[in-house]
Amino acid sequence: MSGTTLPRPSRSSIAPPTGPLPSLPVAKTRHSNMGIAPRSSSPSTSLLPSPVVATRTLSSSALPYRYRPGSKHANSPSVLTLTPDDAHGGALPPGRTLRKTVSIGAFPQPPRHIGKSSPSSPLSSSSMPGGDVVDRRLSSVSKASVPSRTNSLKKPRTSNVGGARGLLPRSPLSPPSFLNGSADSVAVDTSHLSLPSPPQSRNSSPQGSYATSATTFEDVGEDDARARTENKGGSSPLPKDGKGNVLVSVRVRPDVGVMDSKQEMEWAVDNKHALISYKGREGGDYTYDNVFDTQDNNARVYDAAAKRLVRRVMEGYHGTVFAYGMTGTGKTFSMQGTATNPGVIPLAITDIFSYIRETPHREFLLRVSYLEIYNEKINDLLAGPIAGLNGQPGPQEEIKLREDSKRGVYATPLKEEIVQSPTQLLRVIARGDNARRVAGTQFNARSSRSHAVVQIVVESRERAPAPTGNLAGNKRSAIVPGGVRVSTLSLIDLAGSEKAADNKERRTEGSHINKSLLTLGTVIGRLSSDKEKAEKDKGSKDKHLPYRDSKLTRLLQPALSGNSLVSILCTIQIGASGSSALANSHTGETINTLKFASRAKNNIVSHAKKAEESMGAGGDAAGRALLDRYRLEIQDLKKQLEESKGKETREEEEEDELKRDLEEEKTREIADKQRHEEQMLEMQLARTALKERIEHLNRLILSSKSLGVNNGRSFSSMSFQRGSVLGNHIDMRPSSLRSSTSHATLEVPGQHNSPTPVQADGSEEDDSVGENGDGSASQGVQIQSLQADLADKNRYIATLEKRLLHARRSSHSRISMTLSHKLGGTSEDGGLIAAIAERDSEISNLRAQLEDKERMIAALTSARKKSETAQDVGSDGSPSSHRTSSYNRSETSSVSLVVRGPGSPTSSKPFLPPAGNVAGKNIEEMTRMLDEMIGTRVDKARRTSLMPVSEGR
Ligand SMILES: Nc1ncnc2c1ncn2[C@@H]1O[C@H](COP(=O)(O)OP(=O)(O)OP(=O)(O)O)[C@@H](O)[C@H]1O
Repeated sequence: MSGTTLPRPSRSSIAPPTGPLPSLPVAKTRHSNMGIAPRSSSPSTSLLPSPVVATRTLSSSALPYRYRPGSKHANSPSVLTLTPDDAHGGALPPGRTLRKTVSIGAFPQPPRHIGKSSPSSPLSSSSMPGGDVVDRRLSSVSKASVPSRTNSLKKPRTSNVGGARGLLPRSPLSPPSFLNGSADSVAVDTSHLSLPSPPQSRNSSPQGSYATSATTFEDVGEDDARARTENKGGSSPLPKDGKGNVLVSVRVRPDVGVMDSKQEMEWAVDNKHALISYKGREGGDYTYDNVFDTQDNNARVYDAAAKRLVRRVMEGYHGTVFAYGMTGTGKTFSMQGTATNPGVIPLAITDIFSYIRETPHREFLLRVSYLEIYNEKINDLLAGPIAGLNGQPGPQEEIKLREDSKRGVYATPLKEEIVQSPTQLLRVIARGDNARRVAGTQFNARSSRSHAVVQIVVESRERAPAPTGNLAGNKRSAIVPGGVRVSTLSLIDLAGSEKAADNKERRTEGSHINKSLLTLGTVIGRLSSDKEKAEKDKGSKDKHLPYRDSKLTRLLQPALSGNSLVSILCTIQIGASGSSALANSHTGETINTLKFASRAKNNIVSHAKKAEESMGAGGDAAGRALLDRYRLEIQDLKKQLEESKGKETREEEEEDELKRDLEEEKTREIADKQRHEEQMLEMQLARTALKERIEHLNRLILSSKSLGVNNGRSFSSMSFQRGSVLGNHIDMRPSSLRSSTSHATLEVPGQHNSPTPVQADGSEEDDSVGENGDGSASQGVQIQSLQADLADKNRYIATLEKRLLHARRSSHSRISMTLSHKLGGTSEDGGLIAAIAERDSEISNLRAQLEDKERMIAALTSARKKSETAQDVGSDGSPSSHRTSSYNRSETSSVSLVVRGPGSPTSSKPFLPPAGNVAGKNIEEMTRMLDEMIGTRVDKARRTSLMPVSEGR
């Protein structure tokens, strides 16, 4: 219990808590206190099955962090730690409830017994089994007949080491109550009233209604409705006027010392009947909604005095709990508690989160603020130190109290923290506690020098169904159904009234404290007269309530003026550790406190209503409702997210499309390139073929020319020489053909016919004539050369045919490819087709030429045969006869020699030798015609073949 630091949680503080909750640290420590002894059984308790309450004890392992040493109650030995063994020798009597050891963290479990009829707290319901209504304002007579735990105060002191001293039983002769002294009493069996609410009731409200004398309860909650249902046939658990919005309780602090017998005789505390009696001067009976004796722990105090109110706050009411009393009487102890005995604040926090868990159909937002009123100045306990000059903490911004119709009176600017878990909330409050002013006084080593106000704002709204479809739709649809309900729970630990202190600072503080408490008393006192006045003089505005005389009353104005459910816990101390002076002083203060409590009980009228649900984003309350703002913001952000997602998707799609386009273009480019390359190759092939053909045709042209050139010379020389030398020798050898053949043969690759050297001086004639000396050899040579020429042309034709085939194939593939890409042909394709057609016609021409040549060869062969025959005849007769017969034969044979050709119109005419040198002329004519024919065809072929080449270029 003496740790000095809070161990850091291993996880982020933002994360929801998973472990047990930390205990609420208390900012003050009192060393002077003695522990409260376990309640020992007494004859009265054995007769009356009053509850044995074992105070919750926490194993240190269950605590997330050690209780702070600085805490006010950290080392308090006065914690009541009754165990079943202590109380009953190890066995719990039947019907008694044991409060188990429990940590705060164990509290927020969903209730399992909601709706079950658990035993009502005596303080929470005036209903009795059987429907009896209890009027707690018991007369002294009736009280005498009621077994009371008052008797327990007379228990032997030996069992009360350092604890509460037994109080004197209330005298049956004691005067009537200060407030309700003459109240009628109903003798009832109140034994069940002493049952505390069972542990499982921690998360539900086991309480029925409670009644005070001057309150109206305007909205009956679930518990009340349930209580009514359960009491059908009996009297209503609620008074007809529905009282119960203001609850006043008195708690008696155990005395540290031993009470003297006089004190014991003077005071009687009857917690069962919520009665405190004083038999001294100014004595009387004081009856309240709850009276807690020295043995009641914080849980019991909370259950009876605050639990229901907290639940109502969660349902939408404003609620205020405040502790009032003399210094050192246990206000802070009751509000904050200790690690093992958590007070109203931590227990309320636990219940708040339990309620949220129990209510799945609503969503909640909690924010908390923590302020203190110190010397009439408001400090924000959550703001943290403000950095000032030289590293010193600077002054805080002045916090003022403002008022508006919706929020009532509120402090501003005040830091509010949104909390999501009990741990977080407890930590925030612990932080505020640390900042609170505490100092040692005569009566309290760690006395609170300020009034401290924890405000928990609860925003709640019906949970919207899961959004379907259009998020971008109407904003209102995001927050339907219903609006946001905002309610506030104020938990106030007042500073204690005190006598003048020695220390000046304490005196100043004390005077502020006393002044504000006095104002509070005055306001509450006047509430009564105000009420009476209002009743007498309805509508009168002449009522002055000095709320503004102190910050405390100003802040409490909404609660005191009836807008809030109120629970006031007044703490008193009866004993004074044997000091009669102190005891006298205490008695005076105690009586003052009791009077204050009575006045409060009697005068405060609450007509608290459930906060209205604010709709929409407009208006003050809605402006305040963070739940709405956050929900709208969430919707906006979701919308933005969706939009950005849509945008992203669109961009991605566009990008994909672009990529696809690029890829397609790339593929197209590759295909185009391939096609182009193929075309180039084809063109190259075609060009090569055409070039070869041109070369070949050029060779042919050269041959024809050379034939033409040689023709005149050779033929003339040949014929004239032959004519002159041989006379009647018919030399039909076309020397041009021979020489042409020779040239052609030389130029055609692979042609290895023996070349005949051409001599410029015509000496070739010798060779040609010289074979046989009669021209027959020349004819043979002619035939040979023609045959060679023929073979040459045949080869050329074969080559052409091959190339043509290849060109056709490639052009077919190209045409089909072109057609697949484009409909309709191009001029280039047309040109190719035309070229093919031309080549075809060229081939057929060449074939025709070949046929002509074959015919010519046949004619020449027959001519040679005839000349041989003529020679045979000539050897027997005259040369003339030989020539004549030869002529005749040759004439006969020459009839079949028909030369056809486009360039020779006379080609169809019979080839007749002219008169005179017939044979020579005949050959000459034939050769000329042949030359013409070949020349014409070659020209034509060259023209047609050159065209695509030149076009291609
Ligand atoms: N019911 C109780 N049981 C045990 N100890 C108690 C009880 N009430 C008070 N005490 C002890 O009495 C001491 C003073 O109590 P506390 O500080 O709560 O008084 P206070 O009313 O807040 O005083 P102040 O007005 O000066 O702040 C503390 O040490 C606390 O532990």
